[in-house]
Amino acid sequence: MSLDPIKPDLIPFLSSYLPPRQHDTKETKPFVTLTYAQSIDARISLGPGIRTTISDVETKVMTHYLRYHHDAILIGSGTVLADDPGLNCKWHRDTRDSKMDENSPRPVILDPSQKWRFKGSKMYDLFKNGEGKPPIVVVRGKPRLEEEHVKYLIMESTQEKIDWKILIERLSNEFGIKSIMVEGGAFVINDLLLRDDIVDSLIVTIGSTYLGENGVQVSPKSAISLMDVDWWKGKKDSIMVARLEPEKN
Ligand SMILES: NC(=O)c1ccc[n+]([C@@H]2O[C@H](COP(=O)([O-])OP(=O)(O)OC[C@H]3O[C@@H](n4cnc5c(N)ncnc54)[C@H](O)[C@@H]3O)[C@@H](O)[C@H]2O)c1
Ligand SMILES: Nc1nc(=O)c(N)c(NC[C@H](O)[C@H](O)[C@H](O)COP(=O)(O)O)[nH]1
Repeated sequence: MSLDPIKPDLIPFLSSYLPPRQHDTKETKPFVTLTYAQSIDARISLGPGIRTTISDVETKVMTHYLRYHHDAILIGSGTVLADDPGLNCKWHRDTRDSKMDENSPRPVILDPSQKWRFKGSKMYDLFKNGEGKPPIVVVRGKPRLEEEHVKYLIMESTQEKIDWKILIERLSNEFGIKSIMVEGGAFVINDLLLRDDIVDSLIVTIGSTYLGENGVQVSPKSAISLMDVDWWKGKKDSIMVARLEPEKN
């Protein structure tokens, strides 16, 4: 698939929601962007395990533009198993800057019980063709199988859920990752919508479609408020950018 050019007005619209250039910040915590595409009825796919296209061509190119601006792209095991995503970046500024592997973020796959295999995946084919980077797989305990080219980040935890704070700190300290784009799926998004201490910006595509009650829903456990909200209107989709309002104690 080749990408359409990005709509020129999307560039200024997104600019203050992107990670700052590294020399412009003293911040040590990696910048985290939470981004996904949903239907009008807040579904991100037709059902568990069903890869569903929501974004139109105009907003699909935005995803690649966002990937270009982040060091890493993080997804959960539900998404990697359902979608077999490539997670590379097809967008570039000009012909001097068109090496897809260099432009692509490092995939980070949350797969605590190691259900996914890199070999045989779309990500693997892209890496082999010089069009993407190999992944970091986050596992709980020593990996049962160590695949070639994969880096394993072992989170020894007695808790069911991996601690986001520790995870992003380790991605920064051990892999030099200073910006992370989180692309889903629902479990990860619903969890992170409650974490104003982790998420720096929220970028949501709203597609002009209803996916119905069997769809995988995005809805955090409790109500949250957004601030610094702005909207972009395209032909078929709209995009909302925002920040999570800090929780009042
Ligand atoms: N429209 C979109 O933007 C979009 C984006 C991504 C995925 N999707 C869709 O979402 C669906 C998958 O969503 P989902 O909720 O099933 O899966 P998910 O991708 O959120 O993965 C959930 C799994 O990730 C792991 N995980 C996540 N957070 C963890 C934590 N803190 N600690 C430990 N493990 C953790 C666990 O194994 C968990 O079962 C698919 O249908 C996919 O097509 C849509
Ligand atoms: N922005 C966006 N619009 C969509 O309509 C959709 N289905 C996703 N879903 C995100 C999920 O992570 C997908 O698996 C990857 O977007 C696929 O990535 P590739 O194109 O294979 O690189 N994201």
